[in-house]
Amino acid sequence: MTLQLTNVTKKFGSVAAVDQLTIEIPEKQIFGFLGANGAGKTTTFRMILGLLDETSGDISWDGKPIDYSRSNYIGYLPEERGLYPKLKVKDQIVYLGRLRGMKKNDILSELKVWLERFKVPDYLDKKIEELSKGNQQKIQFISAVIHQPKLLILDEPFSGLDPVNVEMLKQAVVDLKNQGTSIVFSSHRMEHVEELCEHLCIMQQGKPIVHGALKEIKRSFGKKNLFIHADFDLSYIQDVPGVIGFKNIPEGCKLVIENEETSQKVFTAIQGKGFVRKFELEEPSLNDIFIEKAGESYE
Ligand SMILES: Nc1ncnc2c1ncn2[C@@H]1O[C@H](COP(=O)(O)OP(=O)(O)OP(=O)(O)O)[C@@H](O)[C@H]1O
Repeated sequence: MTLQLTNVTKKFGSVAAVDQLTIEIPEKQIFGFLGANGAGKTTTFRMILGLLDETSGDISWDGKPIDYSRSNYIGYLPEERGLYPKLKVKDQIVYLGRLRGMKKNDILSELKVWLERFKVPDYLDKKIEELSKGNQQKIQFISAVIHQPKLLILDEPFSGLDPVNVEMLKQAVVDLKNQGTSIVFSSHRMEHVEELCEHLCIMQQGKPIVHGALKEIKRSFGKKNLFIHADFDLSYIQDVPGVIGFKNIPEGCKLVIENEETSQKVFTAIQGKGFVRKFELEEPSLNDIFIEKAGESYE
């Protein structure tokens, strides 16, 4: 059940918020949407959810248009958090679960499992407004997943959370994936996407500038980073053919090299010159790839 967007464009007046976006979101995986403010992530989500009509293009799931009358198969965590402050947690979640066709008892037992898991088991009777921002976000997350959706769309799920809660939510996302949910999430943070996603899309001004499987994107990029920690001056390595970037760091240097073979040449060049503490070849980071493709730093 692949989610397919084909040449999807959304214009607000003359501005294309999303411009000819063609992506495939494979099932039972985590797909990451990256991009700066205003890149078009939320607009894309709203079109997938049927909250906005695309100006042109086509969105399908499992080869067919999405049937929004069967709202129980999609879950959505919006960027603007939207819980009712005066409602108790259980009333809020029961209300939303009922809208998705669940029975009250099933909702409550599922909710208890989630509250336990998120280490807030005594929140059932608390009003939303009594909770911290991070804990409200946990409740909002529960409201998006209580009905075990097949497709889960999370807009900035980790923003505003402390590191412990980020890890808790990440683990919940991974578990949902393992249980068979297809998950799409947006983030400003490259490292979240790098850690969680098999596939991703980096948007810039409505256009996808990098798109595909993370492993493949990194592999096909070619260039690698090489870190060397040594007790002697390494600046002469800049002249080794295939070295295209050189930066001194306190312990040694960081190189950008054209390909893996270059690391062999660098290795030969430093042999016998002194004590080497570290020689490490690394895949490029998503940020490296973004800088190259977009011509500017993202983070
Ligand atoms: N309802 C609207 N009317 C007019 N312009 C809009 C509307 N919604 C979004 N836009 C514009 O479309 C562009 C994309 O916005 P969008 O909210 O999709 O970006 P985003 O990637 O989600 O950004 P952020 O990370 O800040 O949430 C922006 O230039 C925004 O100003």
